[in-house]
Amino acid sequence: AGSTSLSGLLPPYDELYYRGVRAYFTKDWEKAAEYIELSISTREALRKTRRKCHDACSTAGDEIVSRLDREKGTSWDLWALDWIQQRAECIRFCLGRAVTPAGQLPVSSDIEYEFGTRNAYNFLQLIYYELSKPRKAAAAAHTFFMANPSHLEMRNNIEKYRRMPGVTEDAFEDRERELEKHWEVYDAAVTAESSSDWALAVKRWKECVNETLKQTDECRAQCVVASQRLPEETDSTEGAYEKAAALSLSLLACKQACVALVSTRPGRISSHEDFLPMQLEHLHIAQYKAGDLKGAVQTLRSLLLFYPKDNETLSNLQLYSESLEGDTEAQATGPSQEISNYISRALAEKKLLYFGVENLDFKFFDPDLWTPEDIVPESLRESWRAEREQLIEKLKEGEKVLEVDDSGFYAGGPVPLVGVTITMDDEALNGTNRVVFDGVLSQSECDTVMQLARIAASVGDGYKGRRSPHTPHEKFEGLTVLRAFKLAQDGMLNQSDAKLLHEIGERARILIHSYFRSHSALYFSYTHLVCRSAIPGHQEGRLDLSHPVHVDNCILEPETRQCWREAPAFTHRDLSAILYLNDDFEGGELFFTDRDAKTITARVKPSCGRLVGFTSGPVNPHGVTAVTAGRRCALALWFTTEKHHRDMERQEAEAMLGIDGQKVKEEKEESDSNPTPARSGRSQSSKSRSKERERVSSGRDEL
Ligand SMILES: O=C(O)CCC(=O)C(=O)O
Ligand SMILES: [Fe+3]
Repeated sequence: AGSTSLSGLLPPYDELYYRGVRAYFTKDWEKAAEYIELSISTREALRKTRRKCHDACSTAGDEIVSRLDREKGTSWDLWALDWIQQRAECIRFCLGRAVTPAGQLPVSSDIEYEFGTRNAYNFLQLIYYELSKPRKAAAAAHTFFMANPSHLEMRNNIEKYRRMPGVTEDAFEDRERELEKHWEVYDAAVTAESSSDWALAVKRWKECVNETLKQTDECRAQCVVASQRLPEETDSTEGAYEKAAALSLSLLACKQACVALVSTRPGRISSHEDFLPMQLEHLHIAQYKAGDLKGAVQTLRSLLLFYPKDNETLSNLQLYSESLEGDTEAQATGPSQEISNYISRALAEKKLLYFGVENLDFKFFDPDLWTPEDIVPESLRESWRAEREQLIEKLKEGEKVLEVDDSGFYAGGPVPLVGVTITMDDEALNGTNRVVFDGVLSQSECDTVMQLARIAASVGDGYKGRRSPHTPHEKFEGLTVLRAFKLAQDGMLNQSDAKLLHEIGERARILIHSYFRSHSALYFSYTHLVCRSAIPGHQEGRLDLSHPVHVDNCILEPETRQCWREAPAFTHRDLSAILYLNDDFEGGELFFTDRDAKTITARVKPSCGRLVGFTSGPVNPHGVTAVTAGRRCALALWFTTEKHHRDMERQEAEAMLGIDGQKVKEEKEESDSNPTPARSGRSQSSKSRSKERERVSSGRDEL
């Protein structure tokens, strides 16, 4: 109700959202509540409509298929096209009655970010507080907190709402619960298990499996009805069949991606790997402990569909079967029908997708670890194997010239982010443990961060107007995440822009962690946004570098080819990454050299969204050529595997805004105080914050 426009059709929900946010900043609380609620309900209505149309059209055109069965040998290609047309017509008719054309368009990724992090509810809790509707404020605060559990300010707000008259425990409902129910059940299952209540654990794990399957279907249905983005490389010279294949592959890839989406908790970036088989693992143990051997056998048989040769599963099956002595019927229990349908569907989809990867240049990131080898075409496996062998060869070769990287990392792991491609690998970069990715940032993200750097520099930062520590011909400005957040708190920067600076660092960490196959956790050691600008009039006949050749974690002695792991080098840095933001300057190329610090082995030209990664040790000496015109900005990141060397400043920044960073922080003790909520003060510093607890705050300033 209330989510339709005058025509009775769903309007675009991003427009409604931004209208609400604008009203919020003019303190028009009534309007702000109305529009933000409207955008939430419209988005939900759109999702439901898509689901409904998916279901309504799931058999459209099927009579053609059955006719095809009867009339063999006819032009079945026409029948196939007819079938597609029937579905298309059904969906168009179904959607067209419910959604305006603009409402069907894919909305920007910005708005999806807002909803993904549940930021709408952060606005709402404050709005309802201002409107003296504490029960609604409590629900909004709780909903936000579920996806942002380390948001300390929201936790305080919740405590304050709890003490308000009229607010009872049932006010704290998770308004987005419907699509995340499997997490609730999951947590309940884990709890039952940890208190050894096996009967309950069985019940909960079964619910969890069913709920996960249900949410997966829900997610997949959206793929069929929402418009698919064509893979970017699809070029106009391709024929009709190739285009159709590209489209059908992206539809399948969208469905497969649901595995990762459903196994990612709200507010998180990484998914639980092997989510379904992992649940079955828990389930059979609970069944066994609860004495349901027949159930345990069935679960193991389901599990074997994922991992048919898993020794542990096979020996458990043996054990359970023996315990069921004589009960041949129970021993012969097959896998659950749902799981077996799930597996055959997944296998069929993966087969098509891998065919596309092998023959049609399609890019597909398989979300599953269990995918059997024989689904992957021999030629692909062959090229993976060759890569591995090459790597081993290289390592051996490297040994000869003493260029072996003993860092424990080795390049070539998967690239876990959609849209990111490897532009240069070890071979192209002529070295060991080096990589260049493209597509890490969109142009608008680069623009936002460039703008952030400009404003930060103009309001005066530690580096303002400073000459570069590396050359007198350039200016050098640096900005850390914490400083950006503080500037945002003081109203100098947009908070969402400062958050973006934080978020893209996390993106880089995920890529680097995965690609360099780090077996331990990877922590931020230091991150800053650095701009180097040519000082006009000081460029004539320059022979120096913007950044002299160096190694990041040791002191290079080119004469002896030694690298000393000692201060002032940052010896605990393990992996280095630089995420570039622009290319409108002259010079400023990153280059790698041999240990002599002279022989250039590879060059990288910065551009928006390009990420260079390499191990920080002696195999990777590098420098930057002079920036002779314009301004070159990049986010420089260093990572460490040693937890105690992690960047505490970044954590302070995260705590300050309640951003969910890496799960290493210890929650701070909080002191209680009198609950008299008011709108968030703008200039709270993180230190005064712990004393200033009496306010209900949004932790945000602007969109
Ligand atoms: O900005 C770059 O491309 C490299 C910077 C660098 O190597 C460093 O800061 O250690
Ligand atoms: Fe460096």
